Amino acid sequence: MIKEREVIKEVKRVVIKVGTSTIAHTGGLINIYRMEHLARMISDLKNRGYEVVLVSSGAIGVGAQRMHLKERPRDIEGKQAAAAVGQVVLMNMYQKFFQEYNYQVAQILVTKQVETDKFMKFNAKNTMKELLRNGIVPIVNENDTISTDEIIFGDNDTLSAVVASLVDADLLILLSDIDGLYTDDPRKNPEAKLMSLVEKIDDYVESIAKDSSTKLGTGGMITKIKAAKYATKRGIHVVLANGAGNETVEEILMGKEIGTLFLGGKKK
Ligand SMILES: Nc1ncnc2c1ncn2[C@@H]1O[C@H](COP(=O)(O)OP(=O)(O)O)[C@@H](O)[C@H]1O
Ligand SMILES: N[C@@H](CCC(=O)OP(=O)(O)O)C(=O)O
Repeated sequence: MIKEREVIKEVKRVVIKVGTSTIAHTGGLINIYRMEHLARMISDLKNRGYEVVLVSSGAIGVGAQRMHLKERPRDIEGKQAAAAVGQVVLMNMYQKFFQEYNYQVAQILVTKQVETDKFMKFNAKNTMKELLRNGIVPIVNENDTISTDEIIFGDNDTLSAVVASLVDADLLILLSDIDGLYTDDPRKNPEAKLMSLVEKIDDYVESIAKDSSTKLGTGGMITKIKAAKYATKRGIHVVLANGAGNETVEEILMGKEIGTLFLGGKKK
């Protein structure tokens, strides 16, 4: 094991963020195998003593499919309506899968105000910690129906970093459709190389992070780097990895060199 990964062995509280592309197929239908596996894997992590918060995207993509829309809506009302439909579908599936392993889920929908408004921050933090104390799995998403203008995160990467900070997580795992941070978007540049460790998010790291080149994702690598910067500044380690592998999270927690590790600074 490379020495930088040893910090992962101390981890107790983990926030796992799954992108739309991890839990849904291209057209927006749920990827049942992935979602079922996610529930099974998180349930086993809980049995092993980890505390886990799941941040799940997918409401808009899944909702758009349920509404028989030809593509993911671009206008605000369209996204909001699709999210309202899709969120129910997601939670219904999560509830079903977690129940198989005797775990109860809770839905937490937030806006950017959990970061900026001290009362909302206080309430969100207390609720999530109380749920964790009770062995429940909080599943967080943005409240897309009411989130516009200055109260919107707009992407769940940033939201997951804020959630990780609210619950004092030790580690944030961002599961995406790519193996980690590359020196350039590997979908466009076949020469791009995977970076296994980022000790500091500097101008170079920010310059190689590009937008999403898939139809499902929001923000691409740009928002993941922003999220990693937010979390690492607060002493939270971040691992970005591919959500398609079955043992990915377990291997990350064992300290294996999977994906990209962004080392957290000193806890504040
Ligand atoms: N430097 C980079 N390294 C890896 N992926 C990159 C990079 N720059 C841009 N990307 C793109 O970011 C995408 C992941 O972001 P996104 O589509 O928003 O996924 P998610 O739905 O998991 O949030 C990758 O599929 C890739 O095309
Ligand atoms: N709140 C939105 C998530 C937006 C988002 O960040 O999506 P993704 O890039 O797939 O993580 C939804 O549930 O569709």
